[in-house]
Amino acid sequence: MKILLTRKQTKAGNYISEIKEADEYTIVHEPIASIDLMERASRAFVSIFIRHFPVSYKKILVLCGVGDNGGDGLAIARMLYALGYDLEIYIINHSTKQSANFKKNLERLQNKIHPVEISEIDEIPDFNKNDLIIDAMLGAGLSRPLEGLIESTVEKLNESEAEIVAVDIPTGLFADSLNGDKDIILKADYTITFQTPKLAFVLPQNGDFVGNWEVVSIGLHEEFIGKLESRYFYTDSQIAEAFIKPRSKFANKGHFGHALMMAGSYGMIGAAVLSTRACLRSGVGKITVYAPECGYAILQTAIPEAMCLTDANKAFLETLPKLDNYQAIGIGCGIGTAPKTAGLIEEVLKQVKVPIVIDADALNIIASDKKLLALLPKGAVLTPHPKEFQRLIGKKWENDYEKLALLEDFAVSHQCIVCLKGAFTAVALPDGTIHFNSTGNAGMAKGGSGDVLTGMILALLAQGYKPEEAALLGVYEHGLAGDRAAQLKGTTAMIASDIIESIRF
Ligand SMILES: NC(=O)C1=CN([C@@H]2O[C@H](COP(=O)(O)OP(=O)(O)OC[C@H]3O[C@@H](n4cnc5c(N)ncnc54)[C@H](OP(=O)(O)O)[C@@H]3O)[C@@H](O)[C@H]2O)[C@@H](O)CC1
Ligand SMILES: Nc1ncnc2c1ncn2[C@@H]1O[C@H](COP(=O)(O)OP(=O)(O)O)[C@@H](O)[C@H]1O
Ligand SMILES: [K+]
Repeated sequence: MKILLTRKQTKAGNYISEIKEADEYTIVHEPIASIDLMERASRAFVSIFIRHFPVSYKKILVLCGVGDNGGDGLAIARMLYALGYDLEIYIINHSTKQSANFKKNLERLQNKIHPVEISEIDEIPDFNKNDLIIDAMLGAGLSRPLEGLIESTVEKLNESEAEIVAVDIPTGLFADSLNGDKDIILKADYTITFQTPKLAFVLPQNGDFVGNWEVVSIGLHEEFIGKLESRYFYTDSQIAEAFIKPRSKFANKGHFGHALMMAGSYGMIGAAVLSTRACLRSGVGKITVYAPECGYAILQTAIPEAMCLTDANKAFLETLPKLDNYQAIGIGCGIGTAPKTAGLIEEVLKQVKVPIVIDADALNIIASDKKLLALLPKGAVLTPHPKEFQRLIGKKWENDYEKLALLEDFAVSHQCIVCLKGAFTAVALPDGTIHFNSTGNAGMAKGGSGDVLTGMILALLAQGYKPEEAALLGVYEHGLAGDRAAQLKGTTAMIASDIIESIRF
């Protein structure tokens, strides 16, 4: 799914809102009146809301601004009232310019509910933990940091223990550009957003404001959205599953490639076990794991399905094996950073002729020597976590928007694929697009989860998936397996081996 922007710079240097454009195009070409589109959006919000919050749950306070986000709030309040919800409406008079749709929805209340108008700071009500707040103050139209009445309302909400559900975007959060350090932004527990995820929602720095979020379709014109030139995407099930190649009835193991996994060192043979097992669970025909000698008995016992080749060195990898017989290579999990291992990495980068996935200490070794960076093969898949990526680029970022710019820059200038891991792992492609992953959970924030990902991507590369596809699909399926593992074990208890056991293609 595309991530539409509220603030996109055109080639001429002006700013446009893709969301507004899609909105206006839909109004003209469906055609549908603007007020009816708002009605549809509000109904879509309500359909999700009632699944989470039953009628008798809590007293609801609907806080409305006077733009279209406020118009949504009024329509949502009318719909919930008709369903029997106990609610009050507050209108925060932050501006004298009420939008046309806001006015129309005010009329549609027909004196059934009487909104309370808030025009002064001392009129802001007290909020407490038994209140459920629907935040319809400001959404995509935020044009500057909060100030005055609306800022005070948000401050008071943030200090309260009230539960908060935001309509479209939490008030005060810019949808796709940087907020200032001192900006006051509403801390929502839940956000139901229209049509497309917002870029701000997938960035760690905004996690406290957006809470859990969900996208609801409001039927904006798909053909128009399809034509928009986007830089940011969200890998959902539809996109990921389209990559999966079915296995032919008459297939034999030769059709699915022979992978080489170079992994492990003394004390870190577990990383080799995890990555190799994950590779096997992801459809590879054959795998050979290349490990230092200390790993031999462990690997042969733990993974009878894998072949094992050992380096003469007992404790770490030192000598390059023959690379000729493999369709793809994985390198890095648990290999350590011994100087002799660094020599091996250099040789791999010079000699490799097949797709490669590079992880962990292999990335740290590359980061420590700029001449290795220059040897990165085009189309290589790199899987750094944020610290490893910082080492690769040799600098820290000030904020997540700068991080995205650096990520894009790295993938374009090295013509490689970078999977920057974390919640909503960002996969940057050589064409400069960034694809955020939709699966995964905090139970995966544990040692070994990354090794599983490397094994999965290696399996896909060996089977002939293009590096872009292997990265996007591997990251998606890894997160999905993590979600299944969390269902079985819970996020606290689950471990990397559970992710492997939950891989299901
Ligand atoms: N296509 C879609 O997705 C659809 C979107 N829909 C809905 O429309 C919403 C967008 O509505 P919108 O454009 O009217 O903007 P909105 O968020 O109400 O804010 C505008 C108001 O805020 C004001 N204002 C701005 N900054 C401020 C500040 N710092 N402090 C104080 N005031 C500030 C600004 O005032 P001004 O700048 O003129 O002074 C103006 O009055 C969107 O989020 C969704 O809910 C659906 O109904 C239908 C389909
Ligand atoms: N909060 C989270 N939500 C979703 N996925 C996560 C979260 N934290 C970590 N992960 C995933 O778990 C994996 C952790 O990888 P990594 O940091 O390399 O761990 P390790 O090196 O210990 O194996 C990554 O794929 C990452 O995307
Ligand atoms: K809002």
